[in-house]
Amino acid sequence: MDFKKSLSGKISKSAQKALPGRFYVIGDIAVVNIPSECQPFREGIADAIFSVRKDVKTVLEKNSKIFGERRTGGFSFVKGENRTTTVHKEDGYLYKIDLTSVFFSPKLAFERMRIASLITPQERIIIPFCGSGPFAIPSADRGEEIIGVEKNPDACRYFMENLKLNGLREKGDIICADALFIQDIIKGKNQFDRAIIPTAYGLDEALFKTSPLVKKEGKIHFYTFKTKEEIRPYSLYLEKNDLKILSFRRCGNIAPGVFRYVFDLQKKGLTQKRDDKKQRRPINF
Ligand SMILES: C[S@@+](CC[C@H](N)C(=O)[O-])C[C@H]1O[C@@H](n2cnc3c(N)ncnc32)[C@H](O)[C@@H]1O
Repeated sequence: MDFKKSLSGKISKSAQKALPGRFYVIGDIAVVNIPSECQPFREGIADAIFSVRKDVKTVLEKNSKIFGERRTGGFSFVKGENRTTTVHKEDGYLYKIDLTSVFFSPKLAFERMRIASLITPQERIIIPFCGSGPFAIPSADRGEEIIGVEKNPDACRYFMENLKLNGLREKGDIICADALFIQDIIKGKNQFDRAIIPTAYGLDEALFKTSPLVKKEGKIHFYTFKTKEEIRPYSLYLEKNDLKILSFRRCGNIAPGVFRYVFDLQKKGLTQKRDDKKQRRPINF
């Protein structure tokens, strides 16, 4: 049953109108936006959520958009068990996270499964901006080895805990550092078969810091935030800089007119460069 409908007659008409129709759930924590008109009815709203989602133990109000380097939001407790830590299950994998100190978005679940499905058993994979590990854990399960790079020490701690929680400790490791200095930290070029780069907002330079670590003809999945108009010139820029675009797709809305895109790229090898001179492949935008 719709949680909003179940509040009908229990909260004022203006509150009913202002309340968003949706909340999201991470593990057993539900997160809901509660506009000012709805504040007097916080507990009732939580009860409505509990009544439609029996697995939810805690209701938190989201009271700020995600901000800062860690990309976490502000939350306040509404009802249930007073905690912000939970264990989330996605595609059979478990993720322990504290919502207040580590970024986590269930909206990227499809992308994580899509990328994992491309990984073959002998691959070594580098994952800058890895957070608590939602791209890394399925990759570690399918590939040979993964290395994460993450600046937030809390996320690094959860990353290690999540490797253990999923029985993958021996297949992965994390370097707690600034991903923009990745070449100072990981010595040796052309060593990874694949890079997954869920770039933090505004840090697109991470692509060209990471790409030298990937083998020629290796794959790179690069997440970036762009307007629709920026995509064509950016695609041409990538192609001019030794990266072949295999595909790209929109995978989220961030702000009005700004979207999350993922580019599936291949680092050009000598054969590709020769082919390129003969015949340039048109890109369909
Ligand atoms: C958009 S989140 C993605 C996290 C994770 N990949 C996921 O999907 O849940 C970006 C992550 O990059 C981290 N971060 C931000 N700036 C960084 C930097 N300069 N070097 C390394 N990590 C950084 C943040 O702490 C955050 O965990």
